[in-house]
Amino acid sequence: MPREIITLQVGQCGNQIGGEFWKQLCLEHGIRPDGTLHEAPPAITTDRNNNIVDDRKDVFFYQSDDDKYIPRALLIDLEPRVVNKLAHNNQNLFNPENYFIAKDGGGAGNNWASGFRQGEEHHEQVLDMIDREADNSDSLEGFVLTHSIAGGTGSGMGSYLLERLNDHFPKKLIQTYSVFPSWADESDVVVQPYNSILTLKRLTLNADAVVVLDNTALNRIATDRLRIENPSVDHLNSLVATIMAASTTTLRYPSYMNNDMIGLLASLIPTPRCHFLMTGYTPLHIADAGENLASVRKTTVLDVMRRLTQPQNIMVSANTRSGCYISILNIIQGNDVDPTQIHKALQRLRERNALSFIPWGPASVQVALARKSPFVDTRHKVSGFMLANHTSMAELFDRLLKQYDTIRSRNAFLDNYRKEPMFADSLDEFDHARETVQNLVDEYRACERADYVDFGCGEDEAGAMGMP
Ligand SMILES: Nc1nc2c(ncn2[C@@H]2O[C@H](COP(=O)(O)OP(=O)(O)OP(=O)(O)O)[C@@H](O)[C@H]2O)c(=O)[nH]1
Repeated sequence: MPREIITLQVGQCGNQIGGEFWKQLCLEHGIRPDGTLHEAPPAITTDRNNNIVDDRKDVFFYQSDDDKYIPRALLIDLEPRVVNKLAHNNQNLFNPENYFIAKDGGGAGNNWASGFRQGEEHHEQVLDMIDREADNSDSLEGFVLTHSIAGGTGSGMGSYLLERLNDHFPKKLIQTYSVFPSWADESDVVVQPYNSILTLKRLTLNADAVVVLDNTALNRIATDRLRIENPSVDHLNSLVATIMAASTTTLRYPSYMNNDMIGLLASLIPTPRCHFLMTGYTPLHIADAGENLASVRKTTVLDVMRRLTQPQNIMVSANTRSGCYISILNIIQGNDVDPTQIHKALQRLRERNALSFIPWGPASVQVALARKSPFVDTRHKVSGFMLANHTSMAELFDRLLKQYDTIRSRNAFLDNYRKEPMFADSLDEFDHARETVQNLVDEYRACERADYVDFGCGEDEAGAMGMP
């Protein structure tokens, strides 16, 4: 039975990266932009050698009465531009009933509090849509939220929805793909640290897992690794789509392990709050970046696994040479990969002892083997994706806290927040959110110590995932 996943795309960024994700999924499953299949019969596809490929489209798609594949996705925004564009570019792919655009269409003006308030105003309508989509699945496993943490809608309305999802579906998993702002980009909005800290509180308390998509690191990888001079948002989103699709491969092309979200995440997240995951991918490829990417010519399992943990391939702007890994999951994609190669590669990496792990638990490196899509031609025999839980993630939060403290100490730019009900009487919510994020940083630091289990993670049950 499929364990279905419903995707909620919120705000400009959430819908833009969501749109790229669906484009990639359609490619990999042979689905045309109108939802029809490239090859029949629909339930079983065959590769070029006529092997049956057991791809589970039904985790992310359902079939309409006329057998078209429709994403289990809600496209939510407070202004119409991006959702309308996605609807226009993907005629008939998305269910038009699943578009939510606020009537006044004014957006949230980069104000978390406005997004949160509007989330509350519209919550009945949005929850009705989510309920309808949930009723449409046999065995719903959970939700994926795509958004940015720094604007107004994806952050504020996304935060509101995270809280409601927790109440409304207490047993379902919630995973997010959260875009962190680029701290090098001064043209970006000055109130981003306010919005980010307020959102991080909800990501800490109301999500089971957060895949961090860090614009700073994505820019660096596009510039340094892919040699693109001035990476555009489209370039970044192409990387994001690669990450999102790779992170769901084992759900869509199941093998003997990690076939559902709980299996995928449980071993990565041994303690509940430290659930912010970093990613790595190799060899990288962006469609319109030209031939400069041919630098990786021979791909072996050992080579791919070695590259995955190299700091320059990690898509978060944190120094993984300091701190330690809590856990690692590598997904190796290739059609002719011999599992003994994986075993050998793991042994080699262990012998080199190059990675440091938490002192209070096992060095948890899991490797899952997944097939490549028969619909997509890749130049490389083997590719690899890494999801890792590493204590240096705290650097990102620390940096945001410092930026937050700088503007907050001057009480700068607070007028627009005070106009909203949550901040009309006091700014206490800012202090609560700051405290939650500070506690998160402290917990990651505590994770690096051998005595962590004695007192640090004892407050909550060690099992991070509320087993549904
Ligand atoms: N990687 C990536 N980042 C984006 C994209 N669009 C916006 N961002 C980042 O997201 C943040 C702004 O959030 P948006 O998603 O534009 O804002 P919003 O949630 O729609 O909220 P309002 O515009 O205030 O209604 C900034 O840090 C941008 O750099 C995108 O398509 N890809």
